[in-house]
Amino acid sequence: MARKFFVGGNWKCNGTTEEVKKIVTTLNEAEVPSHDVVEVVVSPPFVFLTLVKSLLRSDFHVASQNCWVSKGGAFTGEVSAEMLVNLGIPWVIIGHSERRALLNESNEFVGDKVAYALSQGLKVIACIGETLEQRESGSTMAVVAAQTKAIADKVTNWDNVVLAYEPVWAIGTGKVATPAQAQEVHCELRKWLNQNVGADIAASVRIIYGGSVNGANCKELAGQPDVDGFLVGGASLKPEFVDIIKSATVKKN
Ligand SMILES: O=C(CO)COP(=O)(O)O
Repeated sequence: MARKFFVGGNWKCNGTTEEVKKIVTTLNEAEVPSHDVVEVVVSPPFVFLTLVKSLLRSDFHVASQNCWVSKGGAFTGEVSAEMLVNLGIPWVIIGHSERRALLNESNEFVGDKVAYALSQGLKVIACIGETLEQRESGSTMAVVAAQTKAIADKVTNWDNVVLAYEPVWAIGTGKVATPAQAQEVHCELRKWLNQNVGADIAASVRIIYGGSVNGANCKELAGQPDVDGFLVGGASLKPEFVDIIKSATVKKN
């Protein structure tokens, strides 16, 4: 089963109108592999979503960095899945480790969010990943399996789910997982999906890697059989994001 390479750019809480316009101009001018080789989704902060969507080339798409867990209403400060759909925003990132850590988003809460977003027609980049302490204690697979199970308990159709493995110890640290480390967890995750969700889903779901990906390390990571792309933070704000998109061609060779 061929899985289309997927490159996401998580801009996090960064940018001004001018900076956002400059990034979009760089992306619009980039020569990259065709859409049937690589799927590109960029995720600006809420306040820039419609601006980016209005300026971005038509073969790239936008994602919100979060959405509320249910229908809108008296949830001050939240943005509902319905609102994103109304704005024509097709993707949403859910369960990022920064939200799990800083806002205490539990595995169950993330699972509920993924299910609700999918039910409203959004496509979801669902994030999982262990902390350094959990890795050093040997519980990486137990942790990411529990995070994935919390999603699988609420989701039956995985057609619009991309699973992003982002080891917390690699996010923003410059300490990228080695290709072998990434491949090991991605392969075990795919086995978990095969055993607990189904063979077809395990074969078709894209499992992407995030955590200090840059223009220099992306090719070797992209060459790993179970690495289906990336979720990029810091480097997605820089021109080298184009190089990371181009790493999709590594899979073709
Ligand atoms: O959190 C990430 C993407 O969601 C990864 O961030 P960095 O690429 O800056 O490590």
